Parts: sequence; structure tokens; C-alpha cells
Amino acid sequence: MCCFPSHCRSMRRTMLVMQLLRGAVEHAGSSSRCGVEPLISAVRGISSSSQQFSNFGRTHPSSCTDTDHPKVLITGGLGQLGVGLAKLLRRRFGKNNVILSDIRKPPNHVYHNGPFIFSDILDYKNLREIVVNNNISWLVHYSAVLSAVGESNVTLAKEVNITGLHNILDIATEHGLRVFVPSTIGAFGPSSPRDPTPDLCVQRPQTIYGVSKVHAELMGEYYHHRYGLDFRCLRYPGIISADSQPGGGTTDYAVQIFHAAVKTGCFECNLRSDTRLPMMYIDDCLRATLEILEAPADTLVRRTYNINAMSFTPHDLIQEIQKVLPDLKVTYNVDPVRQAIADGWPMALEDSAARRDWGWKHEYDLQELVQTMLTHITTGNQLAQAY
Ligand SMILES: NC(=O)c1ccc[n+]([C@@H]2O[C@H](COP(=O)([O-])OP(=O)(O)OC[C@H]3O[C@@H](n4cnc5c(N)ncnc54)[C@H](O)[C@@H]3O)[C@@H](O)[C@H]2O)c1
Ligand SMILES: C[C@@H](O)[C@H](N)C(=O)O
Repeated sequence: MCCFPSHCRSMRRTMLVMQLLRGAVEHAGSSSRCGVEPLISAVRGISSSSQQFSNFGRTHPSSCTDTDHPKVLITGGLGQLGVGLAKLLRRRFGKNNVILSDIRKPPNHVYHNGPFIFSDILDYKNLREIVVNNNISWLVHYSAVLSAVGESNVTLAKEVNITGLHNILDIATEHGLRVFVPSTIGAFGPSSPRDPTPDLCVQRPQTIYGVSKVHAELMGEYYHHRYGLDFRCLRYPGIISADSQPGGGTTDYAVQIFHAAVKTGCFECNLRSDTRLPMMYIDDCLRATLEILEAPADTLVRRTYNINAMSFTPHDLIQEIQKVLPDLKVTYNVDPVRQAIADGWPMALEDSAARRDWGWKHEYDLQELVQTMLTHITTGNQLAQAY
């Protein structure tokens, strides 16, 4: 359904692109450090295997050598965040040193842009073979079932988020990997302090997603203390991206509204207009991930950190988008499941420890987020129409 008269739409888009491109801001990356610490202990027995996987470093010559750079495996890499992270890590470490994996078939542009492999994190033996045969040294564990989907399929969420996590931690320990597991604002609950939420406080989430992420934080930290696993974890806010879709979470509205604003000029919001949540633009999130992965171990006072950028309500976001697209019309059809989840989540994360220990600094605030998202989506749509 469209709210703009069709004859006005293309002219509006052209004006919007020009206006946004004029205001676009460039953001630079950060410095490079890397290395892997030795580990001392394996936690599951190793059995022999006959199945062979190709070594991507050999089949696709790279400009970077394996001795200079870590060899990274990203699980659940076809979700909202994985492809962007692979792009960032490949720029830093070389295309063939970063392997994306998932249980879904990749789109052509992903398949042709670097190594991709099937990996089901519930298949321990298959995961171990991939790690061994590709000489993996860093593992970024993105596979998950997010908050809203988790409430509709608790069994799947338990399997992927808890059993899958156990496989990841055991394999990482067994093979001396550095492992990054994202946590979330969803790891807190209604009894946590909400504005701002400190790194250390009561964590009693009321979703299976949140429970599984608290479990991941605690298991990772336990493996770090008990076995020396190089476990690193960030609690991400809701992440906002232009060219990848969210995977069934509570913060999804803050991505969907941008596409609707540009395409139809109408949006139906599934959270109340005053629901304040912490949010972050994807570039900040992925840069933070690279930065904590590269941080020297002795700078990490803890292994799980909050990171914060901005907080807003649907009302705040709509007002900011309407500065560029004044005709955007928003209606509300509140989803009781998502609303109940959001009502128990932090409004802002307290992240001074990340800023102090490894130099975390966000670059995008609400105004820049809106400019950047509308620019990406509008230019992307225009390119798609041109071809
Ligand atoms: N996107 C956000 O706003 C956000 C915020 C906080 C934390 N996180 C965390 O960041 C990580 C990545 O998030 P995302 O938004 O890309 O998630 P997503 O839901 O978009 O993608 C998850 C991916 O996991 C894959 N997967 C599911 N079951 C699997 C299995 N058995 N084996 C292998 N892969 C499997 C799915 O196919 C999917 O591609 C997750 O751990 C999530 O909890 C995300
Ligand atoms: C916040 C985050 O974990 C995810 N976007 C969700 O809403 O479930």
C-alpha cells in the first residue's frame, strides 16, 4: 500500500538522494592488532574422522599469509550481521582468511565474495572438522535464535542457543581458539536497573533468548577461568542495518521503518511509541567486534562488556525520519509478546568499562543513523531500479 501519489514518488526519491548524499559522513576503521594465546586443556574426547573439507587458504590464493593473520570462522553468517562482519574482517585479514558459514544457501553475491561453507553448530563432529581442516584460530559465533522467534519456538531456541553454544565452547577450548560470542540487551530483565544498566547487576531475563545469553556469558567466563579459553563477549544493543534484514527480534521495527519510509511512506509499528531501547548502527557494532577481538588480553579486565551508542523510542525515530520524509505516516499495532519483552529490557547500557579498557567509542548518533540509513536504502533502491 502506498501513501504517496505515484507521480510524486520518483521526484521525491531523487531529491532525497541528493539531500542525503550532500550530508553523508564518512567513517574510518581502526588500528590492527592480532594474535592467539595458547590454551592448555581440551574438554571433549577427540575421535578420528574420514570426512575431508577443502582448505580455502590453498584453493583461493590470498594477498595475506596465515602467519600474519588469524584464520576466522563465522557461524550463523547469513543473518543480519555476519556478511557485514565478514566484509570488515576480510579487508583486515585477507579474503580467504575469513570463512562464512550457515545452514542456509547463500545468495550469489555472498557465495562469490569469499569462502562459504555449510556448518550446523549442532553437528559437533562437522564443526570440529571445519576448524581442523581450515586451521581456524578465531571463531565468531553468530548462530542464534533471536528474542521474538525464540518465544514462538522455545525448543529450537534451547537447542541452537544452548546446545550449540556448548559445542562452540568445547571446540574452541579443544583447539585453542579465540572465541567471540555476542550477548545482548536481552540478557537483562525487569529486575535489572534499566537506565542505565551496568555491566554487573541482577540478570533475570524472562525470555528463552535472554536466559540462553546469560548462560553463554557465564559459560564463556567459566571456560576462561577453568580452561584458559580466550572468550570475548559484547552485549550488543538492537542493531540497525540497511542492506541486511533482522532475524526475528524485538528491535526489528527500527530497521523495517526505514525501508517502509522510503518505499511506501507508511509504517505499522509493533511497539508502543514511548518504548525506549538502546540501539546501534551496524558499522559501530562490527567495528566494536573487531576491536575487542584484537584487544591485547591484558587490557581486558572482564570478558563480557556492555557497549552503548544511542537510545530512542519509536516516537523519537519517527520525528527524526520525518525531518527528511515529512509525509511518513505511522500507525501502531502493538505486538503483546514483543512489547512485554521490550518493557523488561534496558533503556540504555552503561559502557564506561569498554571505553576505559579497550577504547570503545561509538560514532553514530540518532541523526547520523537516520541520514546514513536513508541514503543507503534510497541509493540501493535506485540502483536496483536502474538495472
Ligand atoms: N541483530 C541484533 O540486533 C543483535 C543484537 C544483539 C545481539 N545479537 C546477536 O548477534 C548474533 C548475530 O545476530 P543476527 O542478527 O545476525 O542473527 P540472525 O537471526 O539474523 O541470524 C542468525 C543466523 O543463525 C543461523 N542458524 C540458525 N540455526 C543454526 C544452526 N543450527 N547452525 C548454524 N547456523 C544456524 C541462521 O540461519 C541465521 O542465518 C546473534 O548471536 C544475536 O543474538 C544480535
Ligand atoms: C536486541 C537483540 O538481541 C535482537 N535484535 C532482538 O531484538 O532480539
